[in-house]
Amino acid sequence: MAGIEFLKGHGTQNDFVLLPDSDASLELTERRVAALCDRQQGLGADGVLRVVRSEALGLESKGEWFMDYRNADGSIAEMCGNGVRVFARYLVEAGLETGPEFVVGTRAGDRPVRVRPDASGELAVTVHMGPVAVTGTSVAVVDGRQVSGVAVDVGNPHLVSVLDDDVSALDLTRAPRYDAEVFPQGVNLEFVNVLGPDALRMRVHERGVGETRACGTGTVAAVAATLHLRGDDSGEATVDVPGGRVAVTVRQGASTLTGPAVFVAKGELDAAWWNALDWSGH
Ligand SMILES: N[C@@H](CCC[C@H](N)C(=O)O)C(=O)O
Repeated sequence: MAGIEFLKGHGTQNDFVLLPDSDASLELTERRVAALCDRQQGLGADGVLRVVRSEALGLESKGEWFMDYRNADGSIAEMCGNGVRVFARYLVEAGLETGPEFVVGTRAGDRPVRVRPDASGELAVTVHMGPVAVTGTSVAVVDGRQVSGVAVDVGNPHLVSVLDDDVSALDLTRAPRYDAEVFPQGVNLEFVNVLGPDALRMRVHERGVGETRACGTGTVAAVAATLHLRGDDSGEATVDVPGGRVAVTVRQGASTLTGPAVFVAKGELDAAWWNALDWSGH
């Protein structure tokens, strides 16, 4: 068996291994995903983006290409905002989409994207992230204290806690706790400082990954939650995360996320290594 093609990229340092697999022939098990994402034994990443034709999976989508996203622990998630940007750039650079506007299929639904240079000439991707719903409130325990949060659905679940003290100082090496009765499928936890009317700072502990340097759906959830707390349902903000900055708009029934998408490497996985991981492990 020939080696398996891969690319490595990131969106605001939320990093991914891309696996081009147009006809869905790869057997992508939890074990293989976790091994690929392992930073010592594998390539290292926060998640895997399998690039597959919607048709090959029998999916109804306006998008020819489907982003099959997996978290670093091998679990499947509905949506990844930073991942979609990297995925979209890949489609254009590989000549699979002519761009600049097209649709990407995801488990959370179709996501229209636009790939184009920003004001500084760097390539940026805007993703229409769909509707954002504030679904209630809950609590998290982080760094030894309980904080309240706003639950937000961006296709995947989030709990956003707005804090007065600088979130840069939080210890996120231990997973924050949350109410599993409210979030039976787990939750992504965002900790946010309001820096100004249109500016936030955010850190995140992602479901199925741990602390990451950015989370696109999390930044949309953070903007929606802070708008909600001030009685608004529409607005826009920049969100600073450890890996950079993104721009978010939230409107009734719609939202957008704009930010960079970067490639750092491409190559081939060693077939013997991949095949040795062949027992299903789900
Ligand atoms: N990093 C992502 C979110 C990935 C999925 C998340 N960990 C989940 O399980 O819901 C993003 O950029 O949105």
